[in-house]
Amino acid sequence: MAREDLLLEVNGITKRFGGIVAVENVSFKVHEGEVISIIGPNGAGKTTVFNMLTGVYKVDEGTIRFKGEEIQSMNPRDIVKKGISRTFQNIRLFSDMRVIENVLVGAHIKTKYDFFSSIFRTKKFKDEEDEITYNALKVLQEVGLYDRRDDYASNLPYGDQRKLEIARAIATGAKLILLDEPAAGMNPQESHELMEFIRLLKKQGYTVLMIEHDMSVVMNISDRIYVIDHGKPIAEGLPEEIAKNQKVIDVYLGGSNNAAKD
Ligand SMILES: Nc1ncnc2c1ncn2[C@@H]1O[C@H](COP(=O)(O)OP(=O)(O)OP(=O)(O)O)[C@@H](O)[C@H]1O
Repeated sequence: MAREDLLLEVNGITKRFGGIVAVENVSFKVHEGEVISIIGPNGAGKTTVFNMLTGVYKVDEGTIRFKGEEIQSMNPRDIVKKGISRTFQNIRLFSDMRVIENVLVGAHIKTKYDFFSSIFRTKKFKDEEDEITYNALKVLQEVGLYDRRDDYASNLPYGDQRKLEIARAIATGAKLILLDEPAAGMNPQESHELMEFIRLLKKQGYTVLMIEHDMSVVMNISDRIYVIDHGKPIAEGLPEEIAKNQKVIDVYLGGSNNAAKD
């Protein structure tokens, strides 16, 4: 029987690019409040999975259910509105905009006012804008960037820029946050702070699905881990199970996949 707190259920998704099968028959589940990691060597298909979850790529086969509803045919904007938001491998902030403005960009996906209201700045428009600004500031408070709200994004330290990206994802109202290599380019101190930050998100009720190469981050904060290699699922389990799984060790140690880098 399905657990009531099942948030995301991915069933047998496959994606082909011409002759390349980037992802083949991958299935996994995410429950509310979990931190789940997807790992695998370079080119394993992890980002392709994220692109299918967020509607950037259409699945060739399989289903993706979010809160019980099939979303694999929806467009990216509707998927964000349903409650799934993401960050990217390379930070994608508006660097010449202020911190608060970057968060507002995420928050605006929720606006309900029409074109007329925005042109004539009706009361409905102003009320909604006030509410959005209030919520954006609340998100900045949640992630610890409130005091830097008026700084330009480019002036933030690297770790805070990652946080700001996550803040923008949260400001959409999403409860499932997909993080694509959040620790990429971080030094050990920044990675440590990131782990604390992800634990904080979990405490605040967010669910996190993460692609990550930094094994100390993965092993320290994941509730469960899924491993894929050459597009196929090869293992799943608790961090301590994955750490001693022979198939996983072989893929990371022996592969022709540039795995040493990971
Ligand atoms: N748009 C695309 N067109 C053609 N091939 C693609 C496309 N996107 C991904 N691929 C291929 O699909 C495979 C999986 O790529 P993907 O980027 O999902 O791997 P990854 O696990 O995220 O890798 P990394 O850890 O290096 O980011 C690779 O062989 C890649 O070249």
